[in-house]
Amino acid sequence: MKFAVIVFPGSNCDRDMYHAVKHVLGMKADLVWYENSHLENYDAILLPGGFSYGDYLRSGAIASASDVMQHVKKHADAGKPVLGVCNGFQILLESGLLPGAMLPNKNLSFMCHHEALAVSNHETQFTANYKKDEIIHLPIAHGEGNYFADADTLSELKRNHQIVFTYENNPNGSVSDIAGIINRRGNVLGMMPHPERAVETLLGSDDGIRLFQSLIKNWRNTYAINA
Ligand SMILES: NC(=O)CC[C@H](N)C(=O)O
Repeated sequence: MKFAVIVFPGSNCDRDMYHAVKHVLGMKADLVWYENSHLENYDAILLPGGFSYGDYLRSGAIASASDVMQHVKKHADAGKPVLGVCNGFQILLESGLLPGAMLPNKNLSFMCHHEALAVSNHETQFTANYKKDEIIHLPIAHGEGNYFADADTLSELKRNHQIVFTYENNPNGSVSDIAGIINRRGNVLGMMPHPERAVETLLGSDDGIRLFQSLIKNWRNTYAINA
């Protein structure tokens, strides 16, 4: 299984993501500069965190208009997995690959600490290795993590079990304590907390590693190969 970590000008969690999949999980992975649109040979696309284009206009807005996102959409339309973390989630929202929008944190400050999260849906290809409603701990690091969706979108997300992670102690004002959502089809996940920064106990938590392991296991089961 081969991962592409897309790098935009201003990405700053790309190397953490690469380290997690390449060195901790032992998978094939490349850092892919946003101007390179050849994504056909990758099985999964990872949109890392950071400040793409300096968060100008709105975080993720300018990156969402780049050509590479058309190729990410093609990849998603083919049913292949896409994971957006933090700024990656913001880009997925701005691209329309996931519903809703991100607002500034309710205290208008950048926050950087560990948060307790509940795995609200453990029946996705990203969360199958977690237990139902398991509480896990992942770091957050964002200024615009206050997820908003209108009432109709919210009830649709709830009805379709698309809310995958919720905060135990909502730090940023997100509606319904939402920390991560998945698309209807179940192959595009966006989340504000950073699983790639919680893959070794030395980092304070290794709760993030099972997200990547879930994805790899699902891919191997689907394609019945050990690569
Ligand atoms: N770690 C990140 O991805 C930062 C996210 C983002 N640009 C913000 O501060 O809201």
